[in-house]
Amino acid sequence: MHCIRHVTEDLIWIGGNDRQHPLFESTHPVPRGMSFNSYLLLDEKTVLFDTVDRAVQTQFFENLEHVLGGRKLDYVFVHHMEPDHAATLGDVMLRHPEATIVCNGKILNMIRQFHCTDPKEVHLVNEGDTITTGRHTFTFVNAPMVHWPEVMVSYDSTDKILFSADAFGTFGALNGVLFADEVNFDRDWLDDARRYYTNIVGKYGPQVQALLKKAAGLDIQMICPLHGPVWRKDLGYIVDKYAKWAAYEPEVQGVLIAFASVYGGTETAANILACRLAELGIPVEMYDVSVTHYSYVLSDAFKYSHIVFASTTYNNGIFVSMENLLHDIAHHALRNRKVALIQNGSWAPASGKLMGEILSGMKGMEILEAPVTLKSTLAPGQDAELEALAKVLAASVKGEEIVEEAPAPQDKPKGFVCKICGFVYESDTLPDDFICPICRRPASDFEPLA
Ligand SMILES: Cc1cc2nc3c(=O)[nH]c(=O)nc-3n(C[C@H](O)[C@H](O)[C@H](O)COP(=O)(O)O)c2cc1C
Repeated sequence: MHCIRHVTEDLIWIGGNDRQHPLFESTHPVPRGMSFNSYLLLDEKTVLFDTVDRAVQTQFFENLEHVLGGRKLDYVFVHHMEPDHAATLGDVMLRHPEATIVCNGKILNMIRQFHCTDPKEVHLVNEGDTITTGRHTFTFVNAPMVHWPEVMVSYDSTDKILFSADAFGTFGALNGVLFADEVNFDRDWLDDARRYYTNIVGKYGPQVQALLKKAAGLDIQMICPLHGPVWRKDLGYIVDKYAKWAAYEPEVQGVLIAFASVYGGTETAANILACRLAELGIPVEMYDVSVTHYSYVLSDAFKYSHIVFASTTYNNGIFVSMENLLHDIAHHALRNRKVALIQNGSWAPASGKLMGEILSGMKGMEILEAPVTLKSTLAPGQDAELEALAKVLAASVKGEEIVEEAPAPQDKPKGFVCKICGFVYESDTLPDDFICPICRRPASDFEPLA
């Protein structure tokens, strides 16, 4: 049985939702499921916009054949060859050999690689080329590395729709919803949209900015992505988020604390730091990185302006879950964050230095302070170091100058030191006949303490 929704009168969503696979791309947990969007246009010519993942192929083909209603499939616009969109393209070509595949040269190469066949009919398009299907005219725009090199998007200048491939996508099954304005996106979807962007496309900020620049020249009234809801209202909201994410600009001035701890010593320090920050009015998010999947922590590393990494030392290295996280953050090219470190070790704490080395290979990562070092647990009085770190972080979050408290004036030590052996005679005066009890030198070999 078909399960479809109309995007417009002649454009129909014919994708599917998967809630069975716990991981997207064998990596990212998707507890809210995943949608694989495909659209069919019924113009004078029929146009299929991408296909779907194998997970939802049965539903997709029922939808496709139902909406075609016996009509010939004229065109398949292939925007992106990743198998979550193109796995069923081979089957579409077998069922509809009459369809012309519309794509660029890089996409054609990948069709050959993935499907070991050449489409019967291909129409290659370059940047700016157009195709008219009757009432609608489409323009093709290349979007390399958003998120693979072959990606292109298409723009329907008739209904002002951008078919945006992976851009503006999100994790999460649609649950009957089609449009972002049918849900409370900011409350219920934004976190997954950010996690999708940062983990899937986050590395390619400059390329996303290039696409946003091209898109800015178009009158876009609707965005049809390949995952997640369609945008037909308040497009500025999601475009602004993308502009921020692509520029690696934080959304929240606050502190993300990511810690790895075996016995709890590092965790206690992280908790104390969080308390001091909260008391100073600073927004704090906190994760045990051994428990929370790194995709969530990476996402919040993009969200927050300041990050504290706290890790136990493990075999002269960084604890494994923290090391993985830091490499993942580095691979996603996050930049321009202010960072502080807490290291722990029972005999030779080394995780601080090593975490710093990974961070130093990243652009614009500023380490605010020398690492706070714990030897197994916080030593008595060491909570003062965490309080001081909280003050430094809070001042930085608020953009304030740290005012160093002037050290309390100390009484000058009174006494005389032997220039020969260093013996100190504590008194306001030194008797003329004084003899050093250590080296037996006279008072003339003494000088006042500095
Ligand atoms: C397998 C293993 C390897 C460790 N390797 C080191 C090490 O190389 N250097 C060190 O100083 N401590 C090492 N430690 C000790 C921990 O770093 C230390 O006990 C630390 O205080 C644990 O912090 P936590 O309470 O936050 O887990 C190791 C601990 C374990 C379990």
